[in-house]
Amino acid sequence: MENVEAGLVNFKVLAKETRKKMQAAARRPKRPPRNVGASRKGGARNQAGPQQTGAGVKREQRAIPLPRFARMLPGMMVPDPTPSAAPPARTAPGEAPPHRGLLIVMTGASGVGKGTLRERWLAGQDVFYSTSWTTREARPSEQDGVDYVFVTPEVFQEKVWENGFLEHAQFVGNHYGTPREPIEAALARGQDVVLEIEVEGAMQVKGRVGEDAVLIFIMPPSLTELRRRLTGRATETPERIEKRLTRARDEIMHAHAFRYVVVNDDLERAVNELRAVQRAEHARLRPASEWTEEDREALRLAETVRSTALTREDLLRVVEG
Ligand SMILES: Nc1nc2c(ncn2[C@@H]2O[C@H](COP(=O)(O)OP(=O)(O)O)[C@@H](O)[C@H]2O)c(=O)[nH]1
Ligand SMILES: Nc1ncnc2c1ncn2[C@@H]1O[C@H](COP(=O)(O)OP(=O)(O)O)[C@@H](O)[C@H]1O
Repeated sequence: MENVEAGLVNFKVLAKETRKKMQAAARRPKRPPRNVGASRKGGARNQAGPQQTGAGVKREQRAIPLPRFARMLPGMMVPDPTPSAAPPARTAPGEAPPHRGLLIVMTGASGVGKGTLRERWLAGQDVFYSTSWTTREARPSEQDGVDYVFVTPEVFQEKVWENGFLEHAQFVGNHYGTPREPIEAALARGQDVVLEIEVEGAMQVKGRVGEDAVLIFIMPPSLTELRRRLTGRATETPERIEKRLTRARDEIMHAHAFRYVVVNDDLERAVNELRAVQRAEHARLRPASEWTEEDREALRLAETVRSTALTREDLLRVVEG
């Protein structure tokens, strides 16, 4: 219990420090524009590079300004929209514009199974999966520009100065960030966008986008099981696993900050719940008179995984289990 309380305080300090850094960055004079990727191997390719969708389809992204989304991000420095750079239209001239896609944020502790769930959930769907930037070393199985855009701390910082991230956070010694522009382009095309990010970054998205973002926390059955998964995945040293577990305690105690909590004990059940949440959130954007029986079923299932269904005691059982 004491550990949990101490963890909560640490997390708040962490979040406060990031907020301060962001405010300081916002006050700092803007740097002259530069080709930020030029200083690293493959950087230029990655910035305009392919983005992976859930269906495994690669799609070229165009860098465009963010007129509408920008208005949803109070307090952020956003470049002026240029009328000439409209997002690519999916509709013919004269047709009604497509609905904006949903911004879905999947968060939760490292090793809880976010990547595993996301692959199954999004398989075959035309969804835009946001490829993050990170300063961490690539693992042997990872591909630059696909799993992450791997950059140096200097290149990452340049992107922060340019206000190029929707959110960014430090996680166990490395920086991670969601590039802003490809997301706005995908939403404007009417595609759902999925972010798979840690809790502090998810809170930043919530703070900026509010109710327009669908926030889903993935919960491990217990910390013991989380340790087993991290150890079984064999991507981290024992020391780094311990750091991730310490962070996981804090993250789990923040689960109520998110609209939904999906427990990843049984993969199939968890994937069904994620599909239900996505369907239910789409249904909510339409009048009830248009809902199908499948929509109603999804709405019922989604209701059962609302974070409000969990008590603080439930969370304590997970971190102490
Ligand atoms: N805030 C934020 N977190 C991210 C981003 N990309 C990945 N993460 C999270 O950073 C944490 C560490 O990621 P990683 O080193 O790849 O470890 P893994 O997720 O355990 O494989 C995970 O919780 C990721 O979900 C991002 O763009 N922003
Ligand atoms: N429901 C589950 N039951 C058992 N193992 C799981 C489950 N979900 C994921 N895993 C395993 O846990 C490990 C971590 O999963 P991963 O998707 O890499 O997590 P994250 O992306 O959250 O860091 C992987 O080895 C994965 O196969």
